[in-house]
Amino acid sequence: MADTSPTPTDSGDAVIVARGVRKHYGAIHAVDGVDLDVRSGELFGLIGHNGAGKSTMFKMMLGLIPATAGEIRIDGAVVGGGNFRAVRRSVGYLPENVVLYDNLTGLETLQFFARLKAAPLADCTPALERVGLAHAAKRRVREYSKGMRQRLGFAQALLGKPRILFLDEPTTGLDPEAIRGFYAILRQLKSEGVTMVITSHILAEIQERVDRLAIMTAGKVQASGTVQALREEMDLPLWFSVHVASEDFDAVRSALGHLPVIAIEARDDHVAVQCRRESKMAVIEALAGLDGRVRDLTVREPSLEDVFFGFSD
Ligand SMILES: Nc1ncnc2c1ncn2[C@@H]1O[C@H](COP(=O)(O)OP(=O)(O)OP(=O)(O)O)[C@@H](O)[C@H]1O
Repeated sequence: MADTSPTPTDSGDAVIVARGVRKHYGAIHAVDGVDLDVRSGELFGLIGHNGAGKSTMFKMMLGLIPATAGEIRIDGAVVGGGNFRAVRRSVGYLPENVVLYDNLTGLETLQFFARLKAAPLADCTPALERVGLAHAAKRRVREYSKGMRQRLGFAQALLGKPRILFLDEPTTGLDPEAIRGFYAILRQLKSEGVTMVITSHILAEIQERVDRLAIMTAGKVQASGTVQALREEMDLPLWFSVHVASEDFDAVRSALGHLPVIAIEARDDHVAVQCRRESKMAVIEALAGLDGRVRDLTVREPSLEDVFFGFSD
């Protein structure tokens, strides 16, 4: 495997380590033998279809539900074990659906959560500021938009200044600008050394942003690593768009004729060439030999969505 992930016996500097984790609800194997390593300070993505087991995995990592089998360690402490209570204080969680009380203001909401978590009340205003809700601190949650509610949920996860954050579909309901702002906050947190695990169904959104990720299907991790490592492991073909004048289309075909390309298709203003990664540089060299007739060249790598369907289908 081209992955740089540690093997299941080499947890290295991982702060979250799962080994052989299962959660069975009768005949339903929600999580079915998961090994996972999340390294200190990384932004780690957990992706999968609905019902793949991501939220169940989160709940077990947080100690909210017990595993049927296997072991999870956070910062060295076994989840559910004697030392875990202290570690749990350094863990923040944004659940998929945060329960908010419409009659409370944003600030009162955070104060309520701070008391529940025994986090300092002094954290509330900075958390609201961090998520861009300081201006709405005194407005009742019933007046909040969907995006504002989502940000308030994120703010509660930041109470107590967690060193580890679990974010379950945190960008649901956010508009593109808010999504950008949200990831800017994650980058800041990352620069402060916070380790984050995030789930999302919007693969295009996370593919450029996570350090590594795991693909879950039917309770199992099918693959894990960087997006690039997964691309290489899947060995999906890539596409070139070769922009040339239409009278030069045949010149492109003959320049590539000796190479094992998968497809060459003439489109409106370019020639689309599909090839395996191992032929990529040979294609570029052959095109460079066309005496400047190539006006522009773009390469489309397989997207995370292509990789995801490759592993999960
Ligand atoms: N308390 C429960 N009792 C019985 N089955 C459950 C329970 N919780 C989860 N499941 C089942 O476990 C499987 C995994 O669910 P889970 O919520 O972990 O998936 P998910 O990957 O988070 O999905 P989504 O992307 O839709 O949030 C599903 O088949 C679900 O129906």
